[in-house]
Amino acid sequence: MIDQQRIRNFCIIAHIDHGKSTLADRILQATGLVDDRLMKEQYLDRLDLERERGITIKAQSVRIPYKAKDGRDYVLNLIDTPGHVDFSYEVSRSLVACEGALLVVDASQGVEAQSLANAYLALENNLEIIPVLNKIDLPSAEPERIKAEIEEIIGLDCKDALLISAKTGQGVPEVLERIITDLPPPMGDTKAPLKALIFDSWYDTYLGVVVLFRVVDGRIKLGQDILLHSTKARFEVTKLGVFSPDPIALNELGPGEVGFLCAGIKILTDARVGDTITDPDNPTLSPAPGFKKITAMVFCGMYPVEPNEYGTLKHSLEKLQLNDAAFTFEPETSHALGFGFRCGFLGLLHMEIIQERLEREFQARLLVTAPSVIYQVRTLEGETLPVDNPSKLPPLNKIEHIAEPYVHMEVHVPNEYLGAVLALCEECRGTQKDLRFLSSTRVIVTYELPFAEIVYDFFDRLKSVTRGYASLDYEFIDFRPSELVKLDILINSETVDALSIIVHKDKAYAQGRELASRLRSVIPRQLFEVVIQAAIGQRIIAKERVAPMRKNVTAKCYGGDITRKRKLLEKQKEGKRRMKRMGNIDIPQEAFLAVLRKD
Ligand SMILES: Nc1nc2c(ncn2[C@@H]2O[C@H](COP(=O)(O)OP(=O)(O)OP(=O)(O)O)[C@@H](O)[C@H]2O)c(=O)[nH]1
Repeated sequence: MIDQQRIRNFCIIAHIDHGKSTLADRILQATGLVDDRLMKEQYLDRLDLERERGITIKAQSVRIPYKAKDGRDYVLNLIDTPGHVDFSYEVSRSLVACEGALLVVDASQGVEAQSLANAYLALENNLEIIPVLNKIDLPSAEPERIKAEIEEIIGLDCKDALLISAKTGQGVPEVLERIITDLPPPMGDTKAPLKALIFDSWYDTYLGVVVLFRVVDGRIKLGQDILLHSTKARFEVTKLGVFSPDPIALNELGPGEVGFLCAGIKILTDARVGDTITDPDNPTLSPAPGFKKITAMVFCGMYPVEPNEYGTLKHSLEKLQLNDAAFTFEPETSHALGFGFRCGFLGLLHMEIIQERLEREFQARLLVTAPSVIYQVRTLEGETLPVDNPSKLPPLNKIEHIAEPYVHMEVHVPNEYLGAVLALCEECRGTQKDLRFLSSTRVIVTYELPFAEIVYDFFDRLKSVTRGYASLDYEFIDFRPSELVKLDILINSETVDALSIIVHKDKAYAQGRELASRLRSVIPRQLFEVVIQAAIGQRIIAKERVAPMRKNVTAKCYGGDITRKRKLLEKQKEGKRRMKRMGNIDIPQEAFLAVLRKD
């Protein structure tokens, strides 16, 4: 067991791309934990996919032995946290394991939406915060101005803020010293009953569920029985240890220590993040309150391209879910697409990542329908039904009202783009709540707006109207009744259920016309005419035609160049992969996502 005075538990919080992962890498190198030669960029990002996208998804903790300038040996526990809005729940779960946080702010960019949101989360959890200005190697860095900005916006004293370059390593040794001098050590009670908090858990094919925890009070020993507070389930600790960064087995961990355990836990929901681990024979009297349940807010259908791949897809989804408690799925049937799954995500990025992992790690060939938010439908009989699939909306004559999720959104933007941001938010049915000037050049605007409006392409549009200079943070507030209607798409007079969307009444006509015209451009010509119609109830609001094809694509190759013919056929086969035959029409994947594309 380690003397608590020698432990420092900290995390790094930052806006996306401000350099959190790079700093974590430099810390591992500066302390000699990871050999320079073995240092892959962003060591802490476990998945290849994360590395490619440069986004940290899974929090991971590392124990770092460190000899400080005072000559003493310390143990630093670094808990890496993700920076994207979709994953802010992972930030809050990792904060409870720490006494302090490094707030990394890009010295050329300044305070952005998630710098603020994450700093507030840390303050709410009583964490000590050390401001760190990163990227001072850049000629555009303005540390003095950014210090003033942090003081003004977040209210942190920046007199002693650290100036570093995570890229070159400049200032990183000072960061380590300040962790020792400025962050408080843990203050657990060694003699109290065992109380440990779960802040992450995942499924490992060989080990079963692996639990990451922080001991608050008491001790945890290898071989002992543990009780999980919320489920009252009992397990025996079969493996205990720390990641440093590779796993090191230990017999005991005491207050303030961060480690992992395995205990024959079969399913992830038995080791919920936020739950308290205690001793069944001497349980703690003060279990942690736990976390609010994370609920999926964005849904889409995922269907195998080939019906016989249904079983494989189900298996892959189950595997992915083992490691991602926020991802949900259940079987659904579509008239158009056959048997598939309705999948739930935290946000669009989360959805894209899952989709990519399915394709890359599981070689799944998928047809994905347009994302939809979840609605609450109040029926005339007084029932409230959750509806996550537009095609499942009850008939209009049975509905009293439809409520949709609203979010509270903060956008940080330079003054010159303010007008464009306001126009965009208004167009997205937003209500302005606040407008604050951060300085003479930057503004924070606060809006409440329907989540559905930002699900499709809000991020891209915001980026384009502000040339990438805006940042945002949002959180769900509540469900509010709106005048919503279902927009159906008919192809040769048949409704294609997988193409239905729910839209606001005032936008329905424009969206119907746009969608029909986009579908016309993505549905390939067939041997016969294809008629695309958009309808609200019985009313047809838009109509487009795809003219019939005249020639067989390969006809003119007969007897000619065989390689060319083969190439053409291969190309066609490739095209078919993502097609779904509906009646006698081939509908490509792009058609199902046509609603997303705003050219
Ligand atoms: N010039 C310069 N570039 C840096 C510095 N630190 C990080 N970068 C670069 O900034 C980009 C973002 O850095 P990351 O460490 O991935 O940022 P992050 O905050 O961890 O991002 P997420 O993990 O996606 O939240 C990368 O291209 C880094 O190479 C620095 O000190 N100077």
